[in-house]
Amino acid sequence: MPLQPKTLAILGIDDHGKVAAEIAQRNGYEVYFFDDQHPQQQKCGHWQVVGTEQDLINHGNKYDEIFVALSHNKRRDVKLTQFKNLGFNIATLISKDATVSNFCEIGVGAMIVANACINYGTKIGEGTIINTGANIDHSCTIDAFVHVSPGVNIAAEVNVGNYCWIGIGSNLIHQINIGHTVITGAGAVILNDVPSEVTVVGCPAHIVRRK
Ligand SMILES: CC(=O)SCCNC(=O)CCNC(=O)[C@H](O)C(C)(C)COP(=O)(O)OP(=O)(O)OC[C@H]1O[C@@H](n2cnc3c(N)ncnc32)[C@H](O)[C@@H]1OP(=O)(O)O
Repeated sequence: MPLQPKTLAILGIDDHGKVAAEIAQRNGYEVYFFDDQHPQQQKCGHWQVVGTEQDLINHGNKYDEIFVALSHNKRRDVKLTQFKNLGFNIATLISKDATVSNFCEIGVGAMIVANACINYGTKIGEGTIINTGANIDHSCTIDAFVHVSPGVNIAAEVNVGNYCWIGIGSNLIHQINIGHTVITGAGAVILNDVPSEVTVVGCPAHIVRRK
């Protein structure tokens, strides 16, 4: 008898949700969306929107797994934590086209997008997004609810704190520490440690905003 596909409920119908849905579908899930734009919104890309967030809270246990596809780092934390506390099984989505060392730890609810490469001994935290073509070399720790944007390069033994947004094409040299809730601008070249709750831009990166 053919195996039944696993069902996945995704919260959030923005484009990030569509990327998550495609990874999930290629990994064999049958995907259903939930969002407060339902019932006005019935479709999200190629998939059906079948209910609101409250519907998901009420019926989430009917799905094999749940994925929170909210691109805002702190909102993603709030919802993922709520769903875990409700006892739902949280999916971790890894693209078939990503290269992930067998000796990495990938946290629950994380999403690793196509052509990302994560090397030996690196830890990726809960709910963290490693976006298209980002390279994270060996022995790094990327904490929870971080977004590593497309095309980022992170060298070896780098630590990135919770809630950071590493902007598109940023480059981080080896053995540096990035605090929590840091934003790095597009193309930033980060040569030194960065304190928490700042925005850095440029080459070499410098602080342009605090908090
Ligand atoms: C799949 C996806 O699409 S994922 C999303 C990918 N997108 C990104 O990665 C976006 C990254 N965002 C940026 O680079 C933005 O410019 C941000 C977040 C740094 C802007 O941060 P803000 O705090 O709003 O800074 P603001 O725009 O006020 O700029 C402050 C200064 O930094 C400069 N600046 C802003 N961004 C950059 C940058 N990437 N590189 C160099 N300088 C920059 C500005 O010109 C300004 O300089 P000035 O004070 O001399 O005029």
